[in-house]
Amino acid sequence: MNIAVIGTGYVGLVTGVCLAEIGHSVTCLDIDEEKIGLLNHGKSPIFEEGLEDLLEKNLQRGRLDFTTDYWEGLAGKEIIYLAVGTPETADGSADLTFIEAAGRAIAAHLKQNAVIVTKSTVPVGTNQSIKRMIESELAEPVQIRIVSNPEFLRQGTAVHDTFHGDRIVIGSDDPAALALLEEINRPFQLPIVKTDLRSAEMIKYASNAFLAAKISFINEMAHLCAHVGANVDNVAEGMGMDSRIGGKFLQAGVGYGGSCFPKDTNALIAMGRSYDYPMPLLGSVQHVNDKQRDWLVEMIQTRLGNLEGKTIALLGMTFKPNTDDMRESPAIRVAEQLQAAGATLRGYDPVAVLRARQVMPATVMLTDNLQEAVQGADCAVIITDWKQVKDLPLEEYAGLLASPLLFDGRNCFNLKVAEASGIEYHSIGRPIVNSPGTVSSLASH
Ligand SMILES: NC(=O)C1=CN([C@@H]2O[C@H](COP(=O)(O)OP(=O)(O)OC[C@H]3O[C@@H](n4cnc5c(N)ncnc54)[C@H](O)[C@@H]3O)[C@@H](O)[C@H]2O)C=CC1
Ligand SMILES: O=C(O)[C@H]1O[C@H](OP(=O)(O)OP(=O)(O)OC[C@H]2O[C@@H](n3ccc(=O)[nH]c3=O)[C@H](O)[C@@H]2O)[C@H](O)[C@@H](O)[C@@H]1O
Repeated sequence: MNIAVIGTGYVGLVTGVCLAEIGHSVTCLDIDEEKIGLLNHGKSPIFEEGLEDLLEKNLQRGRLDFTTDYWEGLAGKEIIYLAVGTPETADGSADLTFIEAAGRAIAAHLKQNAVIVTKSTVPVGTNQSIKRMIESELAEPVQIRIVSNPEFLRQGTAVHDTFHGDRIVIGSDDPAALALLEEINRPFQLPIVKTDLRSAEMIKYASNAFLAAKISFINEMAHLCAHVGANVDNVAEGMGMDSRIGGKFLQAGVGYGGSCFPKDTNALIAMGRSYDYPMPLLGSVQHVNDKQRDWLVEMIQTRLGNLEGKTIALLGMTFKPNTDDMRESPAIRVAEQLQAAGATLRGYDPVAVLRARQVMPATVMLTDNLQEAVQGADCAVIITDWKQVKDLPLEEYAGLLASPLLFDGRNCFNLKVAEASGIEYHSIGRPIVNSPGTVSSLASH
């Protein structure tokens, strides 16, 4: 089928490339000329495993092309995916400026009947209002149908998730449009949930909010574990074996970040507010998450005291491994707080040094060399569970640091391994290992 994808960010680009891979003819359109320039040369502007290979392959097959021109992008396209950003406004609600601008551009350039498929995460009711807006501004008398097709991919595993996701959700109040979307997606061979427009919009927000709640739940348990001497990882494992609970998204740590959980929980709360329902559960989920960053900083301050004159290595800048995305990364707040307390900071990240430079405090020295960041520092603090960070033996950390002290915001290391290495090891919701002046016994952990 002939498909246009508007927006070539994390979602639009992956969608366009994967739709080409399953056999469709796809034009991706973006207003960012630099991105389109790179893409036309087979270069991905984002770090996403497997994406560049599929991009090059489908460019060569002639199934995929990129443009900044709406006339060219929409010519002959019967299906138009919308994948522009829906960031947060000052009051927490979703900013629909980009969606509206893309909708207006579609109305002005469309010459044939088309099905609009919204991939962007949008508040309930948005698809209906976008359809009305486009219809009221159409330059030609053509017919518009609309489908909500929310995206569930995770950054870092986006291509894998597209081909191996748990489900594809398509929502529309138009049976013909639903049938068409089912046909487009059939080659993915994934379960397809067909529903109405509003329920599809809601499924996306409810899913992200539930995952965020799972993370905050285990982080709240981690606090209590730290007080009572339990190990939150053991607790999560024991809980997760109950199939009603499930073991995924129970990894305690410095809290969730990224472009979606923070903004989507806010947008859901804003939606609730507009109906006079304050969504108290979600407010608590956010509160617990904010406190995780503070908790890590407090741990460091409690152990080191005055941070003036101390050098701290922050390991991992991105909000999770295998992405170069810095949006809402816990590293930003941790760095700001440590710096305000007087510490000198070095930041390590294997892929995101350039992006981190744009958002981290200016005085943080940034490097993609792990050893260089750790060498001679008074302690190291793991923010992102990059493979490189997990693979460096604790003995090496101990040897590189001025004093062998490691704070782990992602619980990357086994406690017995930490004990054997001799490093003083603080993690989230687990007993401190090799703490000075205490005899460590990890037999039960
Ligand atoms: N990043 C992720 O992992 C996921 C994101 N989502 C949702 O998907 C949507 C897109 O997110 P991302 O891909 O992360 O955003 P992004 O910010 O990476 O990309 C958005 C792209 O849209 C382009 N754009 C903006 N206005 C445009 C216009 N009028 N015409 C053409 N292009 C335009 C921008 O230049 C940019 O390249 C959001 O609603 C987000 O909540 C959903 C699931 C996963
Ligand atoms: O709507 C979106 O944008 C996407 O948001 C998340 O995907 P993503 O933000 O890419 O990454 P996740 O793997 O979900 O991680 C989000 C954050 O939670 C943290 N996390 C995750 C899992 C966990 O157990 N503990 C934990 O702290 C991660 O470190 C990261 O900071 C969802 O997992 C996707 O399904 C969804 O499509």
